[in-house]
Amino acid sequence: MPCCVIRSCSSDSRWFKKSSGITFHRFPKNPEKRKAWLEFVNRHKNWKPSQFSSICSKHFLEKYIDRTSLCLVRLRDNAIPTLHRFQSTTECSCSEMSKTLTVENLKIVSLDVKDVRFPTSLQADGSDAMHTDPDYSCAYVTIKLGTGLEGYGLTFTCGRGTEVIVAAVESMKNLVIGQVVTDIYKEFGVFWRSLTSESQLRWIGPEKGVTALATAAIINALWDLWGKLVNKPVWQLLADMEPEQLISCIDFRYLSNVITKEEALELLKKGKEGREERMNKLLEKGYPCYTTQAGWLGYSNEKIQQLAQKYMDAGFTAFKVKVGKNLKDDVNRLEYIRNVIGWDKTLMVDANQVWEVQEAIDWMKVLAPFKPLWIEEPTSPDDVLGHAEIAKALKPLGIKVASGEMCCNRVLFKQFLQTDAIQYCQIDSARIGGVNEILPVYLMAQKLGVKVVPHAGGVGLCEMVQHLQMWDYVSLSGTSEGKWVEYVDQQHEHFVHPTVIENAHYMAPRAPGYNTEMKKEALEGYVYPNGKEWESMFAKGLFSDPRKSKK
Ligand SMILES: C[C@H](O)[C@@H](O)[C@@H](O)[C@H](O)C(=O)O
Repeated sequence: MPCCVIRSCSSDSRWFKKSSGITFHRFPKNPEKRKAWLEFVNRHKNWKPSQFSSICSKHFLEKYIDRTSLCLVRLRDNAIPTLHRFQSTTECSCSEMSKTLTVENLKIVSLDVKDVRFPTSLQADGSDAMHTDPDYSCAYVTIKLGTGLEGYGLTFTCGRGTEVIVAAVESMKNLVIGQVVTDIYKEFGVFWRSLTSESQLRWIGPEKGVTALATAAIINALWDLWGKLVNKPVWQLLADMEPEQLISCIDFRYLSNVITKEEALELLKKGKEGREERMNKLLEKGYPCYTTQAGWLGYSNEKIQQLAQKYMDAGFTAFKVKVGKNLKDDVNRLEYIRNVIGWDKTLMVDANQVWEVQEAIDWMKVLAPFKPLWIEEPTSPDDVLGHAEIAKALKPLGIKVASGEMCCNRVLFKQFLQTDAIQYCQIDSARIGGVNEILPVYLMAQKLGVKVVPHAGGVGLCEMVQHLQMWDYVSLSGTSEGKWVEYVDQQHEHFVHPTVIENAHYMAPRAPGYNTEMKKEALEGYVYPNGKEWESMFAKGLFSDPRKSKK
């Protein structure tokens, strides 16, 4: 199965249907012609084409292509490739790609990672029963190509520990630097596995915890870069892919008892029906969201009431509230919020893993009169059977179970979905190993009929995850009925292309990439612990300076 040997071209016979008109042509045997082809390919001097090496028809003028035979497209004898040496016609139209690209400048020349923290604990923004004082933070990765083009990716953290992710990214650097990005994108699933299954590094995972978070930051940066190279927002890049190409981004290892590549391919092909209409609707109306901004646990009831009103006025119809610390307080809080939003709006509650299984059931029975749609993370994020037990017990009360923001990988997601342990699947754009590992979770959820309602309570999570849900809407599940993307109104001002919300809908991003680039001033201010803002907060005594406490 050939793929085109031109380095900036993504043509691969596995991704293109015959009807696409793209054909693949082997190197001529005639030494002179062969030399002309090799000059065009412009690989290093020892590179030799194998008997299967091919160049695709996109690189030949039409006059060189002989389409007279009904079953075979041939090249004419004098055919020499001359077109699009540095550009793939199906995908690359941005100014970056029209610069003269060589293998050298498509290489990844550097990978930088920063520890960026915001002092959200000062206002209890983002607080819940388990994470009582989070400082919204991230490990922020910048991947640079020889052209100078940069891709940005991040993984969300709560403050302390970000330095550990930074160290893990540093340990993975050598697996990334020096790679030619277009080679990565040709077999992205294979590259993904090379990061997550490195023979020594995998021991400290495997595929979970710190290494998975570090993988997510790197992978997210590569998707941002890909979007920029082809001049598309990531949701559209995904939505425009042929099913075969999308499948090539996925590592299906350990999933075949629930979904095979062939089944995934069928789902994606089916998902294409009605795609244009949905794309137009998305561009016009956006994708619905709910907000958690009125419901952080550290907020007073007055603040909750005031914020709930603010978001009601902005058109929100679904609200999530934190619970789980004290039952009496929870009853009080839910009363407050129902008073503002009324009973026709949707209410969700989230315990962030604080309960034992039976405790979750008992607690939720008391909160049931407030008609919550779901209880989120009632118990340990690893306890599949515990969630299933809770779901079964709460079903007669009309309360569903949601989880996923701390689900460690696709295999655990598989079990949650297989056992009906969750009725709402909360993928997180930075928790499992980035886009490539999230795609099969969407596919499994689609096959098993479970709604995906992404988690986004953290830095940059709204920016990224909107793309995935929009792709799902346009090209997989085809519906947003009864689904939302979470929206929290924090730290957006630090992004070059922040999310845009209108009438409680995420508007489809238009900028190329994954919306992950942070503003220069944000990095100058909040890189930890040397950023200007941090220096000033240490000086005011708001936080203790870790550099001093180490002495
Ligand atoms: C510490 C964080 O804010 C969490 O509370 C947050 O991600 C939350 O679980 C959510 O669902 O948004």
